[in-house]
Amino acid sequence: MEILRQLKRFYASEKKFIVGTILFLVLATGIGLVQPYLVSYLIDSVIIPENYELVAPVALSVVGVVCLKALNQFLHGFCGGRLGNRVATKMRNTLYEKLNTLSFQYYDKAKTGDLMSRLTADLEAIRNFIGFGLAQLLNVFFMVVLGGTMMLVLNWKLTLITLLPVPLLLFLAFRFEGQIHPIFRETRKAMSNLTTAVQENITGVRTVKSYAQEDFEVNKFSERSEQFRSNQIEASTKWATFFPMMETAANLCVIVLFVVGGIMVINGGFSPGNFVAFFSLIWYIIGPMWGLGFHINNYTQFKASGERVLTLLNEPIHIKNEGKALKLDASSTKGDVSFNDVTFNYPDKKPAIQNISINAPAGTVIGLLGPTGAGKSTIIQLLMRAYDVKHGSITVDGVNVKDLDVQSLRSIISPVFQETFLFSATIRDNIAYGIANVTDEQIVEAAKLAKAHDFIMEMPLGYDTVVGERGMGLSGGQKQRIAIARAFIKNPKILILDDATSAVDMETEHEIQAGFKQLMAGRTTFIIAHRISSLRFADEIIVLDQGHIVQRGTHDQLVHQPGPYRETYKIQFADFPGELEVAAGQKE
Ligand SMILES: Nc1ncnc2c1ncn2[C@@H]1O[C@H](COP(=O)(O)OP(=O)(O)OP(=O)(O)O)[C@@H](O)[C@H]1O
Repeated sequence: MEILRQLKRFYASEKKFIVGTILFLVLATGIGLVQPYLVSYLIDSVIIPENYELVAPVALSVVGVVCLKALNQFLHGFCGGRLGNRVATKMRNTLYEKLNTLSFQYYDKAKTGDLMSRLTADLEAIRNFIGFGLAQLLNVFFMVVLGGTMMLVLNWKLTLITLLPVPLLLFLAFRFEGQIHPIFRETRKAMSNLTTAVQENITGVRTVKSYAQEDFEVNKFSERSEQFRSNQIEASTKWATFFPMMETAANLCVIVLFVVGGIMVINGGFSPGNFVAFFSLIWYIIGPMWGLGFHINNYTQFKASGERVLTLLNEPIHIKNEGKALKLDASSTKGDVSFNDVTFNYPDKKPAIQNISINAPAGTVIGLLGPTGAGKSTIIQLLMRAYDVKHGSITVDGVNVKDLDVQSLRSIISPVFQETFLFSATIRDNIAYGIANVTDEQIVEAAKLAKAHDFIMEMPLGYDTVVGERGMGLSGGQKQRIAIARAFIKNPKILILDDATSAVDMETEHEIQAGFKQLMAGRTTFIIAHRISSLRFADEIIVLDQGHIVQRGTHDQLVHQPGPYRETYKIQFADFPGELEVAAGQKE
């Protein structure tokens, strides 16, 4: 019930449907209890005394009772359906919102398949229980109390004797729930492992195929499928073991009633009509207990799913606005960026960058160079506040990024990453992503600057071409050019080019860089590149190694100093002196 309490905010506003679904079910049950009385009356007051003229009115009463019961059952279903769906929709939207507010740190470890199964299978279990299971569980108590009272009124001694096996039934039902809950929890986990395998396989299908790992993937899936199967089998074995035991315990009540009640009727201490009514009423008690297994199953699934959904909902948000966060006004922001003695490490890892100080006045270009893993991307991630620094500070226009409204900070930054993500949408929508009221002219202009216009126009549908998931159907270089056009459209104060031209050939890189010059004008720019030609014109080039700044200065200064920059320069240009000239030409 703790889970139910924690989920209260999702159903608290649905009081009328909660009351409706419970009330109509209870009414249906209550009306159903009239039936045994009518049967008892039919036998004792109509059939035995041969008052056949009463048959029609009694039969009509039965029809009335049945119709009324059906109406209440319909209303119970109506309210339950509304309730379950409204709660599930609210939860689905809240979960999705939560997924969007969770920080980069969460996604470093998150599994897509697992998250998908929380938003689908788990929500379904919650919808079922809140919509119907809860009302049915409460109805069990109602049936037992009302049915029991009626039996006690008819014959309290017979009632007590008949219900002797009930504690055994209850014991079995609770034992069943205790044993099946962990199995359901494991089943849910196994299900999410399965979805993760499918999702990863589809996302990484090119890698799988290029490495001819289809068999390996199929085996991996089979193992997970096997785990799911064995969890399901374990659950059905428990089910198969406990249900006959519960059925036997329930039938013990019937046997006791037949023996003791039968003797009482023979001895004249109990009327045949009351005996038949008693027989119907006993099912009002043992029936729900019998069904208790099903309801418990429903509840247990809900509990396991609720736990998983709540874990996600309670996940801490690492990056959020603190106190009165300052909203940056894009029009008045200059774009001065400063890193002041920044040290940062990812959770449970050694520092990725140490004692980094960078001063980038508005409009300057900072180049970041260094071997893989040196910490270049980390510097950029920290500027975007993907993570918070552990030591030192980062400021934009003199304000610590921690004091800035996260969304407004990110709205003035435009990153172009090494890997471009394109949505399953038209090229037009991909370029205009996140920006309202963009004209077609602006989109074309941005695409031209990013050298994307020509290849877009070669496609049959031009800007209306829908690119597949993750931009399939486009080459790496084409995707990158769309991402660059996206950055142009955003008109940022701070531009980040994280290996942005890595996927295009040198000639296109030179062409794009001409566009970059226009894009960079008046914006603070951080360029991460492995090619010196991409950042040689920067106002300051920072050379990193293992998280430390090992060299800094302009290209002309660095190229004349012994050190990693000159070594890289020599390697990259020794064989292609012509390239150097072309690159140098970009500066003018
Ligand atoms: N999300 C992350 N979680 C944990 N560790 C990370 C994460 N991202 C980077 N690292 C680690 O931090 C260090 C710096 O990585 P970073 O990506 O900043 O290097 P880089 O210079 O940009 O490399 P590359 O040129 O290959 O992109 C590396 O040791 C890397 O393993």
